[in-house]
Amino acid sequence: MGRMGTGRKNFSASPADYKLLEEVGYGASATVYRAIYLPSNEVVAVKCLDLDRCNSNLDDMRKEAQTMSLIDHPNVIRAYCSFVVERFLWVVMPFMAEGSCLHLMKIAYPEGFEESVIASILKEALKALEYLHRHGHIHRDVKAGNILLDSNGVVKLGDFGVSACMFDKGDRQRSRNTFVGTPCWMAPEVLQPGCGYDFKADIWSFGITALELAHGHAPFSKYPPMKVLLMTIQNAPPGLDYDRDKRFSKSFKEMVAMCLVKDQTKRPTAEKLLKHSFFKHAKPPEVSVKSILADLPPLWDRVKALQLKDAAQLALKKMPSAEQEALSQSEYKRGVSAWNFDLEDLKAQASLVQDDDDMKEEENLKQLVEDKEHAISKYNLGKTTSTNDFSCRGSVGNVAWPEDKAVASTGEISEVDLAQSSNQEKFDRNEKGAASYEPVSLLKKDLSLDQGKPQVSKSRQIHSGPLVPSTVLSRASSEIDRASERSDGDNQSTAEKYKREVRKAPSFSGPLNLPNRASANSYSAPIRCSGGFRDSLDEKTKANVVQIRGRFSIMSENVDHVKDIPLCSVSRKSTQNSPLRKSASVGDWLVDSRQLPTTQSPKEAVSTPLPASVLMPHLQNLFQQTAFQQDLIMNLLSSLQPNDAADSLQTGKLSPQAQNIDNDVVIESASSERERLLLLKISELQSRMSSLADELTAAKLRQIQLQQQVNAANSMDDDGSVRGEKA
Ligand SMILES: Nc1ncnc2c1ncn2[C@@H]1O[C@H](COP(=O)(O)OP(=O)(O)OP(=O)(O)O)[C@@H](O)[C@H]1O
Repeated sequence: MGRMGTGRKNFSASPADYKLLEEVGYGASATVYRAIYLPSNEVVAVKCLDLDRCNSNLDDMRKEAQTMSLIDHPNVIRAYCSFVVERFLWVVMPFMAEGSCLHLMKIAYPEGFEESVIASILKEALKALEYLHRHGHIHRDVKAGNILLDSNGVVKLGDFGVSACMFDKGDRQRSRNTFVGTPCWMAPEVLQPGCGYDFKADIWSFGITALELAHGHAPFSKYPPMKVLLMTIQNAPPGLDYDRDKRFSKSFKEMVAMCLVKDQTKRPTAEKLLKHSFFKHAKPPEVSVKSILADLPPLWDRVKALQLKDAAQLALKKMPSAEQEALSQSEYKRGVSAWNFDLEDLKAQASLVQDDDDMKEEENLKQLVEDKEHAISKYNLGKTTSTNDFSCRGSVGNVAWPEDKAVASTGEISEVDLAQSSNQEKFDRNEKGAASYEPVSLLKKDLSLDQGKPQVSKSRQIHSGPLVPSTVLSRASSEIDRASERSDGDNQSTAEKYKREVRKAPSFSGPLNLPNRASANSYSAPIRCSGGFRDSLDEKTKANVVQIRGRFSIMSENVDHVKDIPLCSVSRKSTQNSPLRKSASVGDWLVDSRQLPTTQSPKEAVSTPLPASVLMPHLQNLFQQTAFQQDLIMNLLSSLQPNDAADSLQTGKLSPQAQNIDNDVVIESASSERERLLLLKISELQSRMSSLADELTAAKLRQIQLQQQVNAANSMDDDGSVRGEKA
């Protein structure tokens, strides 16, 4: 190990010569940093592999490092050099400013790329495979996460000779007894014990990667690892669907189908595949790939946003189980890279796997998590990274490390830490890939934010710099994210609208500005299914359900307090119609004054004659009240499902008036006590309304009588004056 690539760029094997900057990626066993090679001020990527998490020994790694030094192809990432720093292996390589295709999809193309882009990316990756196969290498980890993009559109296959060699000597010896991981990209022969596998395994993975780029996720990715494994072995190979994937060409579908043949001998070689018509017309990546990179924030901001997404996910999932999950995800990823599977173990575990139906509930939860994630992404990606974002790196000497490693194990920040932090530099971004620096002091309060995290001892920090192990929490969040990568793409149907919007918006912030599903459909939130919805509501919610139409409920706090219904919520239309007219919907329980015999007069009607000017406002008031109450009743009636009222009738709880309700309101059965009470209230109101109508009638009669009296008095006056005149 040490210097490699003689005759090309020279990089030293001294960690002091590298200044680690932002984290730009993370994998099963490694964290990748953007870094500056100080002697030449060149931007590079440094992958810090945690040797404790690898299954290989140093000898194996040394051999692989030599192999890596021989790699020389424009589409394969080669290591400039590698060296061990404590329990980490640092691998220095070219910095690919746009990161992996997986990250890009997660951030801006959750539904996958356009076919022309896919063709360009895949063609470059296939050239890399052809080169590797020609030189006797199997990549063994072909996937979107390992296809790296540069800002000028250059595509390179990464991770060759690093993680693969670290984890697997190629003999597929079993090194673990338990299957962990999701083998989405793995060829059936790799998953089956006793079958040999060769470079054709890469062709299968290549086909799966094609599907991944087309849909935004690998096939079967929503299933648990054990299930994926069995499905890969037992099911028909996945592919592009001729109906569902109409947007893709026949030639693309054919190419994928050629790769995903279970019989490895029938798969084409990379060389042959390159001649397929799908690749013949592929545009140069500098043209097509570059177009999808426009308007995106720098890679480190994207990674940060994804990490925040992880954090939100963790917070939602409650820590204890989340930590467990993170660890198990960590394990599965090791499994993925290791390609070590024991089918018997898998089958045993697969028997514990939930079936599709069981997973629906899980998917509902995932959807909720996604909704939150979108909101968080929207927030985080819509703004530029603050100074604090970059102040999270302390440094000792020339070696920098993340801030959370710079806090003493006691959780307190020592003077030394602060002194060290004064050397810290704030990263000032001019443009992607170009950097300038200015000193910035690290505030104590900033550091204190990390005090809750597991810490490492200071002595270790000084010696190991960035090589201190990631905290469980940070690793967990990264790894949970990887799990969510799979689930992200799975909710295609529910996220359809969101994804379409993402497509429409070339800008990075576009897709993230969309309202999340929960907020857009908040009424439907509590609804699980139309049948059992009501029962699923808590008592308080039930009490507020006014109307249930199909899958939607209309909630109102006001229904409980009829008198509190705001006037504006009541249609005033019927006020214009006389409430005393016969109403189609309330039957004939409202009395039209015109139908009343004018001879009928309440006792008090004539006892205290009042002037019309006094009586009229009172009468108008009564009219209004009645109209309002009528509207109210109509609202309540229309809010009842027909069967509710019928039930009330059957149970005899409706007043006689209510039983006269017009047949338009078909009544069947009330399903809850709450609704019965409501019906009772209605009947009370109806009674009240009836008596008000009586009062009104009486008042009208009285008015008429008064009018008659006034007329009589007037005529008497007239007679008197006439008589007077005559006299
Ligand atoms: N040279 C690079 N430039 C920019 N980003 C990189 C570079 N190498 C890797 N990355 C980013 O870091 C991520 C993790 O890197 P890598 O896949 O090599 O780690 P790993 O631990 O081997 O992961 P796994 O084993 O799960 O594939 C990549 O998906 C990519 O986003």
